Amino acid sequence: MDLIQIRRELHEIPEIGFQEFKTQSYLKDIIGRMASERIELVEWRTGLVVKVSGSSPEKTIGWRTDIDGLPIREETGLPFASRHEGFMHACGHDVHMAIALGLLELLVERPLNDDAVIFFQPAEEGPGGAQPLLEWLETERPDLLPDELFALHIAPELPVGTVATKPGLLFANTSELFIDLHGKGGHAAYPHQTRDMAVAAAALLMQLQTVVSRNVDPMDSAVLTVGKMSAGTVQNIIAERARLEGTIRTLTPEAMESVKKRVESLCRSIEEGYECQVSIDYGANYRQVDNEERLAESFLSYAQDVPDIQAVRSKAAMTGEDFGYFTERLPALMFWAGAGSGYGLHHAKLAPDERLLSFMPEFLYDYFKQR
Ligand SMILES: CC(=O)N[C@@H](CCC[C@H](N)C(=O)O)C(=O)O
Repeated sequence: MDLIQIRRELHEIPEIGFQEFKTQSYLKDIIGRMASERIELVEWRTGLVVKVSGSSPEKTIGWRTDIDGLPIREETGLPFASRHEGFMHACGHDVHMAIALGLLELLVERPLNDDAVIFFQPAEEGPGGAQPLLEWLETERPDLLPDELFALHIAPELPVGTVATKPGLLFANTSELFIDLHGKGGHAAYPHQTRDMAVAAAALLMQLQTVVSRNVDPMDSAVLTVGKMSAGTVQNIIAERARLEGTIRTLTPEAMESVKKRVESLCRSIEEGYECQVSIDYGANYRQVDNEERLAESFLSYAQDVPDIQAVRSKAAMTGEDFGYFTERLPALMFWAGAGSGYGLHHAKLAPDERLLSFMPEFLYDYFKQR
């Protein structure tokens, strides 16, 4: 299989969470070409679960890839840039899928003793596919639940050949944050007869900046980012509505609860001070990614002996991943895989180094084989 071509074809058709129809059909087509009695292919919503029977199984080893793209307008200028205007694989899930397909092909050609299962999971960027997938597995197909589960995420800031992870907390708890403000709009020339939601939203945005700096223990850590702000309709009408869209990141579930309480209290004070209604929607919430100690240590010690691989003990990051639902439920491990790019995750010019595809499936296969 030409994984570079596959990655590029997937790159051209990014789709957001639970809309991955073309992606699912593309993946089914590629997997269909691996025709083997060992494969069981199951559709789950817009994702797929593929089981490969081992030769004398004692356990099931799992691999998970995410499959969704982001609502970002691509600016790479690459010949295989997104054909879906306004959407892009800007988080590397195209690379993740190509690696998973490469691994699957190896598992089919050279079966392990153990069974293997690969999850092509939708909606990692939102609203979250891992939690409903787990619920479905537990209720409908417990036989497809692995005994241990692995996943990677590309790391553009690390050189190709680097694998980086740590025992315990790797990624943060996350909560999306959508705040809607509603007041009395009106003519731009009569502000005294209105309640301006552009001004109220601006005040709230500034007050939100104090949550991390003034309310979170300095020895702990958190992030509150508002990535999008919108208000009003035209230049000479005072805005009746405004909206802030953001995300909260914390290192513990308790810190998440206390940040949310503070956000709610600031919103109430805006309601009172600006005589308006403010509503909060927390959207998707992800559990922290907590790597199982034993898996993390065994992975790092295995990787450090593999030629051309640099195994690095990484720090925790404020990124989020719904893989955290898996780490909460099963012994599981996520690691960063260097993909050296001048632009980071979620950037319109992200261009991961495709050399990663030339060795990662084999590296994973060899790792699985000795487990
Ligand atoms: C690896 C990565 O970049 N993950 C995303 C997950 C997004 C979760 C959710 N939509 C949110 O914004 O809270 C990230 O932004 O860290």
